[in-house]
Amino acid sequence: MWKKMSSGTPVRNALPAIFLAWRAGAPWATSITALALLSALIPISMAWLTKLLLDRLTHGAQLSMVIPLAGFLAFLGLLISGSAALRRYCDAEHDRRVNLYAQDNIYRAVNNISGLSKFEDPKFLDQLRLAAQAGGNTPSQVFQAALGLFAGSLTIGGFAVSLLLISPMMAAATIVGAVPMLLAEISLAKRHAVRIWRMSPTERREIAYSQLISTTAAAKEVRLFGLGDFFHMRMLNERRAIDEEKRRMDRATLRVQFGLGILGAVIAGAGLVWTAAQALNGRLTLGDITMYVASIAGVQAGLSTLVSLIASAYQQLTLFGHYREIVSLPVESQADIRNLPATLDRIEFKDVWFRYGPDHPWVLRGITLTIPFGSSLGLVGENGSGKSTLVKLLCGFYEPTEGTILWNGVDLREIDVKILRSRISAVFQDFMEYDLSAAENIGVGDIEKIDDRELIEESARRAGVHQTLAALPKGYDSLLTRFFLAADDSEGVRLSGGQAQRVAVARSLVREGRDLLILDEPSSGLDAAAEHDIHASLREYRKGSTSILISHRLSAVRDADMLAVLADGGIAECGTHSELISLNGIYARLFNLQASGYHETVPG
Ligand SMILES: Nc1ncnc2c1ncn2[C@@H]1O[C@H](COP(=O)(O)OP(=O)(O)OP(=O)(O)O)[C@@H](O)[C@H]1O
Repeated sequence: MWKKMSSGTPVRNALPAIFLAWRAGAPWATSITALALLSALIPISMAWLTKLLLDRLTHGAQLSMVIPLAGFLAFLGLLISGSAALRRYCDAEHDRRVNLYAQDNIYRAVNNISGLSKFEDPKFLDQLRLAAQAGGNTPSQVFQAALGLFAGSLTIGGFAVSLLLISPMMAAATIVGAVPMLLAEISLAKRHAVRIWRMSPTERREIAYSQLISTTAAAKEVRLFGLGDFFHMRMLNERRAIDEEKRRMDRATLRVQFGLGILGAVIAGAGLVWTAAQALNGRLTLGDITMYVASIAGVQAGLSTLVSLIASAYQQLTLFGHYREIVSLPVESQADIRNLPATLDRIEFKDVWFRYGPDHPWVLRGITLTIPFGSSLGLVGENGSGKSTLVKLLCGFYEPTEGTILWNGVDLREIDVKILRSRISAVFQDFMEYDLSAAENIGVGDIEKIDDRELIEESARRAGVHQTLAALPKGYDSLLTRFFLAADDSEGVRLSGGQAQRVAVARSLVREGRDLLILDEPSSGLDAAAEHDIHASLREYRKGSTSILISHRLSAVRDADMLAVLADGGIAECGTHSELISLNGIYARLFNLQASGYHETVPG
């Protein structure tokens, strides 16, 4: 199931990654390139200077011929340590810029996803997590690897030529010895990338369990039901599974690298024996021997760095495919907006069938319904009968699987979702409580009016929450969160469930003058008096606009111009309250059931 990783081979991902690294911070990338070049050339220069120095010393050279060489060597030593420190600084700054650039691209792309189904797809969520990781790390790592490759090739090339001058056979053996090293490291890197993808669901489960243990949302139930140890154990089990997989990988890496180390030592050792024999025969000088030792160490170290650079870049590039897929997600709605008239005339459902996925059961089965402009529709039905699904289709969060929804005769699929949503206001059943101030919590209903305090307070008044908010320690500026502190270190406040629901209603009321108002259980958390007040207020507000009201409390929807009862995925009954009571069907039964709860015979 988790085998498929992402499109784009590592090699094809290399150029886009380097391009990203360059675009995100060109001046820093240039400085890093210059420093890499410098650090590539210094070691080989130092090796040659050391050989010259030793040869001069062994041939009894005068001090004046030795001092400049020694001075230059000291200067190069200084340069090497200075450039290393500067390189670390530049690398860190470049990393930050690449990270910011990549995160910006990822979350811009995520914001462009107009529907909800992607956020309910576990594979997409894994991909998003890995994309955020890879997008932040890969470009700078691949860029560094490319530089390392370039600089390393220069160093290796220089040492290899030196080695070639001393012994062509040893030069060939050292370089050929690096081939199995490269192949083995790339195979390890491939396995590592596959492991990261395969473990992603486990890692997300571990995060989910740890959040259940440590976040306020679950804290009450976890404590009351004594679930702490249960989730703790599950979290540890996931972590153990991840660790076991990592351990397997580390063992494989150890085996491969141990073998490669032996191969390198054999080649270097054989070379050393050979040079020592040559030196005894007088064919090589002491300088030649140090040059040989420096060259073989330089070539081997350079090759092994190069190989691990290639291998880790290969692994990163495999994961970088996720980043590329996310940032190149097509913008979902490109529809022509000319077809959408300024005023809403009617909304029609024509034989609408819907299921959440090919493997899911049908939720809506052939809904046909017309909502004329200015009317109110009450949706009624048992839990899971599809009421919320119907309004989610209307908001363009999902497309009907079959059939059409028409706004003034125009198929919703042809309307730009941004335009469509700008004509709708809604209170959802699972409304949000934002970690923002009270005023912002209401103002985000219409982001352009977030600073319009008069409108915000008026909406709060209509939703019956003005007095509550005004009485908070900092009034409307109080933070509605216990998740973090305000800028002045003061703590936020937490509203009750009903108060928070009223804030959500106020948020929808800030969106004045929209064509369609959707109220999905807007008063489920309110006390009876508050529910009565809020419905009176909403009725007033709804006048003149089209509205859809979902509620299990039939007293709240009975005044709607039309009531539709959903059952078995279809509309079982449709009509006004009195028509449906006369029909004596599902609605009448539910209504009488609720009404009987309020009739009590007082003994007497
Ligand atoms: N995101 C989703 N993915 C898969 N199935 C879903 C999703 N949301 C809802 N469903 C399923 O669709 C069906 C209808 O759900 P919906 O929320 O529309 O019902 P509802 O009438 O609003 O219920 P309630 O009165 O409980 O709010 C349910 O069987 C539910 O399991």
